[in-house]
Amino acid sequence: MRGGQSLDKEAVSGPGGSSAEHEPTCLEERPKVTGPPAARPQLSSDGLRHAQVSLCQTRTQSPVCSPGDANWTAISSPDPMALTTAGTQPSLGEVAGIPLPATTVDNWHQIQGFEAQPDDLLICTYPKSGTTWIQEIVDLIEHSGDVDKCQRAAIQHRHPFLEWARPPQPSGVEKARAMPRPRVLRTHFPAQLLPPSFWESNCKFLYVARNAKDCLVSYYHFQRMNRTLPDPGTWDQYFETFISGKVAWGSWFEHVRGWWELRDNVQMLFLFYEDIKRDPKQEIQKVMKFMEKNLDGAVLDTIVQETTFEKMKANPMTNRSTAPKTILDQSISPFMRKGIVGDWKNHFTVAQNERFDEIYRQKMKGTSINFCTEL
Ligand SMILES: Nc1ncnc2c1ncn2[C@@H]1O[C@H](COP(=O)(O)OS(=O)(=O)O)[C@@H](OP(=O)(O)O)[C@H]1O
Repeated sequence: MRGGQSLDKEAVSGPGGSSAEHEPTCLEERPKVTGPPAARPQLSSDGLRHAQVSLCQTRTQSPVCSPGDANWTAISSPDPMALTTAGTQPSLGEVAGIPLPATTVDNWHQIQGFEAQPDDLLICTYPKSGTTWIQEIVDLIEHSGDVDKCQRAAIQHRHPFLEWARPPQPSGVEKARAMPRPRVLRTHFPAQLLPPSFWESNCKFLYVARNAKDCLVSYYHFQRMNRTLPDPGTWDQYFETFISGKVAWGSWFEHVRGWWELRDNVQMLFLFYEDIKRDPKQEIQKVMKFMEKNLDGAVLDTIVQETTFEKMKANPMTNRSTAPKTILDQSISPFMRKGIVGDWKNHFTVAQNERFDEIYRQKMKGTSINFCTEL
């Protein structure tokens, strides 16, 4: 608890209530070319003609930089450690108004030109929503519960991260291209920034959403320990940064709304972190069905057991302990931090909670999505 009165279970109820019912929204008829009709017009097929791509510094640096500036050179450095070893703050760039890691912006042409294949499965999440968790679940399903096969590599290397670009390492796009099909890929992009080939190829999307308050808390601690993202500042400062959407991958509200509103127009399974926490077996069964995998009850039980928070926290292939300290400093905050629903109550003041609820009501007005913020 910081900066004021803490919140207890009785005193506060979060926006939305139970996640048990997720009412469908009224959607227009499915268009011939599958894709996000509301989102696509913003970007052309090369993703750039209408998109404004720019780099800007955050926090400790001067407010703006451009490809010609010294900071741009630093961002494009072939040494991925250069940013931290030089003591320079990592920066965010921007595409179509969405803040993104500068290295992603730098690689925008390659990312937008990515050729999705019809049998690709794309895991889509806002940061800190359970990406690693669903990746492990998907990997175990794909490998029919074979735990040893899922030890083949650290989780961040098993499913290429589309927007990853840290030369001289291969980019996410290059890793995906080199991967045998069918591929499982992942992204944090909001729907409108996805390479167009995903819509054109009618790929499968597995979206996991987590309630905004716990996302904020998790993201705050992640930015404290992740040396590739800007320093979050104090809790109070970060609270403002998050609600104004000035974090990498942009506004939680727009991200979740954008993907939610598409869910009936494309092949999408939309899951909630809180539902997986409450009834992992049921949610894993949904993923199995979506992946068209028919596994028996014993395998399903194995997958449930192998993907508990405790198991994944102890597993070096899922707990990010293989990432160098210069990237993720887990002595500041572990990657597998708490893995619970409702930790926001240990962070939000009463005033922050009231303000957040009001902002939530405004920004999520008209959407049918329901989140649960405590179990
Ligand atoms: N198995 C399992 N059960 C419950 N919770 C889990 C699990 N695995 C990861 N987590 C929690 O998910 C949070 C990290 O989210 P992401 O994996 O999306 O992070 S990232 O965006 O890929 O960096 C982070 O949440 P917090 O603990 O609240 O910070 C992780 O602890």
